[in-house]
Amino acid sequence: MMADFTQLGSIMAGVMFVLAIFQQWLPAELGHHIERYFQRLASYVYPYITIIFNEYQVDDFERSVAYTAIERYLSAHSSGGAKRLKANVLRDGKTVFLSMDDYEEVTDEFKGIKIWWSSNKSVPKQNVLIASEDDHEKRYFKLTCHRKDRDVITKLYVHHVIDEGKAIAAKTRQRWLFTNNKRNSWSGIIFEHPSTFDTLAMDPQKKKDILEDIMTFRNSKDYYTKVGKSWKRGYLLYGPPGTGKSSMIAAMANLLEYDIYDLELTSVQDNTDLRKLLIRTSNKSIIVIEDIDCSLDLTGQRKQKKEGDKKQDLILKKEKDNKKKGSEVTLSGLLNFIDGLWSACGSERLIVFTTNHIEKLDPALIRRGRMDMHIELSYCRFETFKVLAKNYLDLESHELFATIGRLLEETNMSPADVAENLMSKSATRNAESRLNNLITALENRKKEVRLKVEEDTRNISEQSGESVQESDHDTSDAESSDAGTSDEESSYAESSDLDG
Ligand SMILES: Nc1ncnc2c1ncn2[C@@H]1O[C@H](COP(=O)(O)OP(=O)(O)OP(=O)(O)O)[C@@H](O)[C@H]1O
Ligand SMILES: [Mg+2]
Repeated sequence: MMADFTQLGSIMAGVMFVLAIFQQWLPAELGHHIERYFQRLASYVYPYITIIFNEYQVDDFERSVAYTAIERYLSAHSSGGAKRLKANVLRDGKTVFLSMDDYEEVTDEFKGIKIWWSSNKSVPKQNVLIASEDDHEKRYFKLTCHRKDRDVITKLYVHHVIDEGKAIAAKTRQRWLFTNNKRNSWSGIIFEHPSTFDTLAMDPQKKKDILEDIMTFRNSKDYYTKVGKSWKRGYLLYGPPGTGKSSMIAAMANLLEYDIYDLELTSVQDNTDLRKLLIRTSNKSIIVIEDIDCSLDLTGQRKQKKEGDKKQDLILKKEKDNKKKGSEVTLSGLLNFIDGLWSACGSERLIVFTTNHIEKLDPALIRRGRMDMHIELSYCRFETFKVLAKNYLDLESHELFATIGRLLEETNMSPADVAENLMSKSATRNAESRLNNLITALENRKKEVRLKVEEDTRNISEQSGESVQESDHDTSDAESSDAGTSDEESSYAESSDLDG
């Protein structure tokens, strides 16, 4: 069948070719008339239709999405039938997929209908003196099917091929972790962080809320269009060191299959460069600024501007000086980056800030709409510990859990430290000895904190000349509360879990 079809197709193509030559000598009107007549005649004899999918659309620099999807689909479904294959190596340099070579033909079947696919290219004319922009090799896929199946093919099959091809491409797609370099562009490596929402230890309800928020965002394209907002969402992750902020960003990227752009603000020269970097990010990505409080002196610039002319002048002068140096991004530049007009140039994007000190940030930077959800990652409590115990020890319960639960309520230890204590340096140590290891570490931490409080209290009372009686009273108070007694720890001890 394929042979008949090809022969017939070749004859028709030959006749069309001859006709094209003769048309040059005929008056245009007559030439078109003959061509129309011939095509009508051909449609009676030749019962097939063809659809062409070009690799590049006219005036388009990017490869056509449909062409790429068809390539992936055919490589997965039909390229076994092709005799000559092309090996395509993906950007990671490791993954290889095979697609049919030029002028190869394969068949496919859909709802009992046979479809012929061929891979072709149009070669530029050899004997032209002045080559035009269009004179280069143009590849295209040609789909051929019987005329009677036209509706099924155009309405169902083509969509089926493109959707499936995209799904195959998404499965094999490598994700990238980019960071900005001194040349003001992004350099990337393949992102292979193992963190997922399953391995992330935190309060289960809080985790559920975050997951719901992310999934709602992902599925809300139409909603964002309807309300006239660009399709992006901001998350502020805050909490002490080692509580899982970076791990959560990795988990988000793995869940959504997005690339990460880790923006090092201190290497960005000025607001213009910041904008350029933004424009060069792709859709389906997470733009991250870690430790936003340390990245720039962004604190209070806006607030100060409103206070009196003198101060405003000083600030303007400072900004001017900074501009001269060409090395400063300002708060307003960053705000524009997040939600100015340019920020709408892409879609399906998360912007994530992390900080250890939320109180240091300018409220304008983290207001809702910019940072839509504020997520606190805090010290390890029992619920968090249970996830770590499951991940690290494969344990869901143990008689030592109760002691650990009590100690975790009394002492602030980050999940990173708890995890470290659960990981044995010697492979022979069993789960129980690792739990005991953690208990010892927690008790030591508790003792250290108590000693530190006693020392601090002694120092304060010595300095202020307070009575020994008062000092004793303070110490006993501190002992009874026990947890979170250093400055940094106490600022996190009471704050609410999830604001967003
Ligand atoms: N909530 C958590 N769940 C699981 N593992 C965690 C968690 N928090 C910390 N860890 C472990 O500790 C390591 C350090 O955590 P991570 O880098 O995510 O902390 P961070 O909050 O970003 O700290 P920093 O503020 O110092 O950047 C991780 O590689 C992970 O193994
Ligand atoms: Mg971090």
